[in-house]
Amino acid sequence: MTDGLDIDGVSKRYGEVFALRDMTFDVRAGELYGFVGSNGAGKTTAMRVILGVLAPDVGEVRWAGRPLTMSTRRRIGYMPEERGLYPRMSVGSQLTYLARLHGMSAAAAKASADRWLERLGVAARRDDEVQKLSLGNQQRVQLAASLVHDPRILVLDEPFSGLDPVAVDVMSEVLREKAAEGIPVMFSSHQLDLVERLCDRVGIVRSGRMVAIGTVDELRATGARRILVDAPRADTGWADDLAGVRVVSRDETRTVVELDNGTDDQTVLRAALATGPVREFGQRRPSLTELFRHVVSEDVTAAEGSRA
Ligand SMILES: Nc1ncnc2c1ncn2[C@@H]1O[C@H](COP(=O)(O)OP(=O)(O)OP(=O)(O)O)[C@@H](O)[C@H]1O
Repeated sequence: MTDGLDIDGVSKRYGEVFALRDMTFDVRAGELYGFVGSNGAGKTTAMRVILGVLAPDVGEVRWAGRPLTMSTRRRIGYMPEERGLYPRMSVGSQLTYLARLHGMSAAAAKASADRWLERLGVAARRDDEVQKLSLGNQQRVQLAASLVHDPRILVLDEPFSGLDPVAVDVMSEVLREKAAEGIPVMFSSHQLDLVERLCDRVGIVRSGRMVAIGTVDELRATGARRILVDAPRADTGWADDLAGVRVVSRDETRTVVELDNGTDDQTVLRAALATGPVREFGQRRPSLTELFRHVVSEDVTAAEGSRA
């Protein structure tokens, strides 16, 4: 049994709104898992259930095969979306305090706080009040706060929002390192290019349900078949009347078409060749962003939660 995290059939309702509906997924030990979805899809709610600050109506969260308890929940490093630092406390005291709360000795807490401040590039701000730091630096401290007690699980709610590119790199490296130590690491983000680059697997949430799970490659392979054709002599509308073919985009000479199931791509190639030379003809797989748009727009009525 590995030390993975299982979210099993979790539902949570706020009055009329189903924030989570029978949500099931797992974050494996050593895996970097991207949790994506529209605003109001249920990501924060799911993370709060994992952390145990919110009880599910139905369902269970397990770690290493066993239901999470108060004591195992203390092994989670959590970065809340609303952030949670004490603005008037100094950066160093804050981290030491949090580590002590999680049961570390005074010396170990101080050493760990120093180590993380150094690692995250904010050691020079150790004695400053948190509120005097820029938002990006506060976020680095917030990440330090989720790591200072040496957690065995990491659950981070939008850790990358508002960070400059250097901070994004530091944050990415730390998350990769933690996953490489065998920890399940999940984070939510709207920055899909980052998710695409970083994550081993991705889960897409829509209206409280997990609607797609897989590696980025697996998810991209599930999208509709698209072909890019570069036919420099073709008229603008050359592909408009082909059966089973929809033009998705075109620039000067390049056209991207989407094929219905059962449409032979050679039909498109023949039509392109009939216009003159073809410089490029090949499959174009959707980016995670395109895929996401497709998946979340399948049910446009459910942009936020879903009603009973
Ligand atoms: N305390 C609450 N009381 C009532 N409804 C809530 C509460 N918290 C969340 N909701 C509703 O539950 C649904 C899920 O919200 P949640 O914050 O989990 O979404 P999210 O995916 O984290 O969104 P975002 O990307 O905007 O942060 C939404 O419809 C939201 O309005």
